Amino acid sequence: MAERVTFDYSIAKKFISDEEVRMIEKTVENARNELVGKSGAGNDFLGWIDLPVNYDKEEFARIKKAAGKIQSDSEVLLVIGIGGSYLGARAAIESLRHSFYNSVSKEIRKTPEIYYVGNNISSTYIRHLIEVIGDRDFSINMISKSGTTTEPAIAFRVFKKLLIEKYGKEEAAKRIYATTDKSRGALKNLATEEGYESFVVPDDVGGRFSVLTAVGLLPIAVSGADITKLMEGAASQRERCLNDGFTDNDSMKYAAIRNILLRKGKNIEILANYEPSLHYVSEWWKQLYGESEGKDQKGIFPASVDLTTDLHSMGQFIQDGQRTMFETVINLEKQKHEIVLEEEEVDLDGLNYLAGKTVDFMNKSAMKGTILAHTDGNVPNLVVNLPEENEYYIGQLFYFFEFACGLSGYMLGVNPFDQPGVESYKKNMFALLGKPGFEDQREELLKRL
Ligand SMILES: O=P(O)(O)OC[C@H]1O[C@](O)(CO)[C@@H](O)[C@@H]1O
Repeated sequence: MAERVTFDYSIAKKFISDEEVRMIEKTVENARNELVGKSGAGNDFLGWIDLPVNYDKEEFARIKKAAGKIQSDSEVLLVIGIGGSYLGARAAIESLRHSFYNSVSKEIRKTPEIYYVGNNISSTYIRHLIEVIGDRDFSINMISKSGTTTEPAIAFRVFKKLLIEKYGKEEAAKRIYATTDKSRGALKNLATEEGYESFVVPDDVGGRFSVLTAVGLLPIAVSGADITKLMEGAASQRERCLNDGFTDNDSMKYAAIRNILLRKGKNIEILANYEPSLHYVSEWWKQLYGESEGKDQKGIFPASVDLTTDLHSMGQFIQDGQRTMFETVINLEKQKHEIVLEEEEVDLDGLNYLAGKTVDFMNKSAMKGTILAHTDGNVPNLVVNLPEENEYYIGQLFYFFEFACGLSGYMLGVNPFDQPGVESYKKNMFALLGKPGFEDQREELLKRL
C-alpha cells in the first residue's frame, strides 16, 4: 500500500498505447504550465491551487472556535447551501465520520447532527426537516458565495424565522454563521446588518473548488473531523502536483488518460466506489468535472455508481450497453473496521467456503472481478487508490481531483473555471417566479407552456 493517493491505469493498457501516452505528455505539461503560471483562461479563479499552504490562519482558528461553540450549544447544525457550497463538506463528513452519523447515539457521535438543506426546493423536505429538529437546539451555517442563489436563500428564510421564534432575534443571530463573499452580495449585507459571524469565500476560488475554504471547513470541523490534517493532506498532494514530472505525477496521468479515452469516443466517465461512505465524494466530483468541462459542446459526461449496489441495476449497461464509457474506480485500500465471516455447523446458505475470510476480502474480490469483467466488456477501467478514509488522504484526494480537473479542462480547450450554462435555468425560473426585470421572458415562456 502506497502511503498516498495514487493513480493506476495498468489494467486499461489494452485500450491505450505507450505511444499515445508519450504523445500527450507535452499537452499535459503545457496545461500544467498554464495552470501554475496562471496564464490560461479563468486565471482569476486559481486561488485554490495554493489554498492548502496559503490560507487565512486567523480565520482558520476562528472556524475551529465557531465549530467548538456549535458543538457545545447545538444538537443540530443545518448546512444551507447548494452545489459547491455543500457537496465538499458532505463528501468529507460522510467519508470520515460514522456511516449512520445522524442516527447513531450521541455517546458515539459526540458532535451535533448535521442536515443539509437549500440544495433543492422541496417543501416536503423542509417540513420533514423541521420535524426532525423538533424543539432541539440548533444553529445554521448559511453558505453562498454569491449570496443570491435561490435554493439556499429560500431555505434560509424558513429556518432563520424558526430560529428567531425559538431564541429571539439577538440570540438567533449568534447561532447563524454566514460563509460568503468578503464584501458583496445579499448574504454579506444581511450578515453585516444582523451581526452574524462571517467567513469568507475568497474571490479567486470558485464554488466547486472551495471545499478547503470555510465553505467546507466549518461543517467538517463541527462533525469532529480534523481540518488541520485535511489541509496537510491537500498540501502534500499539491507539492507533488506542482513539482513532479509526468511519470510520477498522478494528477497529470489521470488528466492525460481520460483525454486519450475521450478522443477515442469514450465520452462518459463513471466514477465507481465500493463504499457507501464515498457516495458524496462522487457527487462532489460530478459537479467539479461537470461544471468545469461541460461547455462549448465539449466535455466528458461525469456519472457515478455505488458498487456493488448498482451492479444489480446499472451493471448490465456498463457490461454490455453502448460502448461510450470508461470507469474510474476508487479503491479504498484499508477499512476502518473489519468483520470476519464465521463458519456455521450446517452450511444451509452455502457460505461456509467463505468462513474465516473478511468481508473486505469479499468486497475486494467483487471489485477485482468487476474491473476485469468490465475491461473484457470493452470499458477501460482506471483506478484511484485511496489508502484509508482519514482526513489526510481525503485532503489528498480532493486536491488530486481538483488539479487534474484544471489540467483536463485546459487540454480540452475550455475555461474550466466558469459555468455560463447554469444561468439558463435560472433566467427561466426567475421569469416564471415573476421576479422584477424578467417580465418579457415571462410572457414568452408562458406561451410555450
Ligand atoms: O455559493 P453560491 O453562489 O450560492 O453558488 C452555489 C452553486 O451554484 C453555482 O453557481 C451554479 O449555479 C455553482 O457553481 C455553485 O457551486
